[in-house]
Amino acid sequence: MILDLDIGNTLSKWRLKDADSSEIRSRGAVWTREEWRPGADIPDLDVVEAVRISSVARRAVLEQTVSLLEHRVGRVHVARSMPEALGVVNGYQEPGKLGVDRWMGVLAGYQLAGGCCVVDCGSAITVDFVMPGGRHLGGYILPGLRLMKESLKLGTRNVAIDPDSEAEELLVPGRRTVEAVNHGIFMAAVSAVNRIYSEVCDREGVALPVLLTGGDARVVARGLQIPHAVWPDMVYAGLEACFPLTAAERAGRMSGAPGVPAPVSLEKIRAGLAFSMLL
Ligand SMILES: Nc1ncnc2c1ncn2[C@@H]1O[C@H](COP(=O)(O)OP(=O)(O)O)[C@@H](O)[C@H]1O
Ligand SMILES: CC(C)(COP(=O)(O)O)[C@@H](O)C(=O)NCCC(=O)O
Ligand SMILES: [K+]
Repeated sequence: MILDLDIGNTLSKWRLKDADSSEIRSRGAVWTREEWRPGADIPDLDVVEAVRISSVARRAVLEQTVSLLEHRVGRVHVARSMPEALGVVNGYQEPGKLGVDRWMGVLAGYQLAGGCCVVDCGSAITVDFVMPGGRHLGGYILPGLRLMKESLKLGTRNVAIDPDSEAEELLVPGRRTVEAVNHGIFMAAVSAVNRIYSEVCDREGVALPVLLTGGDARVVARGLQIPHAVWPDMVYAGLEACFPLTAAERAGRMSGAPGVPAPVSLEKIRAGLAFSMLL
C-alpha cells in the first residue's frame, strides 16, 4: 500500500492506495493540531510500503511525521516547491516559498488541462494561474470560510454553511446572525474568485479552465458563475505526478481526475467584467 498524506493547516488528510491495482482502499482525516493517538482515524502502517507527503503545517509537524514514518516504512517522499517541474515554471520570486499544496495543485492541474486556474478552498482560499505553455503566474491568498467566520467572533463558528443549500438561498440578506455571517462569507469567497478569474483572463488574453479542491470546494463551487470542475484529490494527484509509483501513475493517469471543463469565451468573460464595473 501507498500512504498519501496531505497535511493542511486545519486537517491532515490521508488515503491508502493499492500499489498494484491503483485503487484507493481507505481514507481518513485528523485535526492537524492534535496528536495522532491510537483509536483516532489513522491508517494502519503495517501495510504501508511507501509514503508521499505534502505538508504546509509547521516545520515541526512535518519533521515529527517523517521521523515517525521513517522508522516504520521503507520509502518516504516529501514534496517541495521547486523552481520548475513537469513542464511548469514556478512564478514565485522565491519558488520554495510557494505553499507546497498550491504547487501540487498547479502541477496536477497542468498535467490534466494544460493552462488552468486552480482554486483551493481550505483554511485559506488560494487561487493560482498557470498559462498554456507552463508559466505559473503566482496567485492570491485569502482567508477560508472557516477562518473568516472565526475572525468575526460572533459565536457562529460551529454553524457551517450547508453544502447542499442552493446558491440563491445564500445570496439573500440574512435575517439571523448565523445567516448573515454565512451569506456574507459565501459572497466574499465567490465574488473574489469570480472577479480574480475574470481579471486575470482579461489581462492575459486567455480563457482558462477552472479546477477546485479543498474542504469547502463544493460550497464555493455553488456560487461560481464560471464553468469549473471539483477535484477533491487534486493535491494527491500532484503527489502522484511527482512521485509516480504505480503502473497507472507512470502512464500519467491521476486518480479521481475530472473531465476538463470547457471555459466560456474570452469575449464573454470581458463582457461580464465590463458589466460589473458599470454597476
Ligand atoms: N468534515 C469536515 N471537517 C472539518 N472541516 C471541514 C469538513 N468538511 C468541510 N470542512 C471545511 O473544510 C476546511 C478544511 O479544508 P481543507 O482543505 O482540509 O483545509 P486545510 O488543507 O487547510 O487543512 C475547514 O476549514 C472547513 O471549513
Ligand atoms: C496559503 C496556505 C496557508 C494554504 O494552506 P491551506 O489552506 O491549504 O492549509 C499554504 O499554501 C501556505 O502556507 N503557503 C505558504 C505561503 C505562500 O504560498 O505564499
Ligand atoms: K488552501
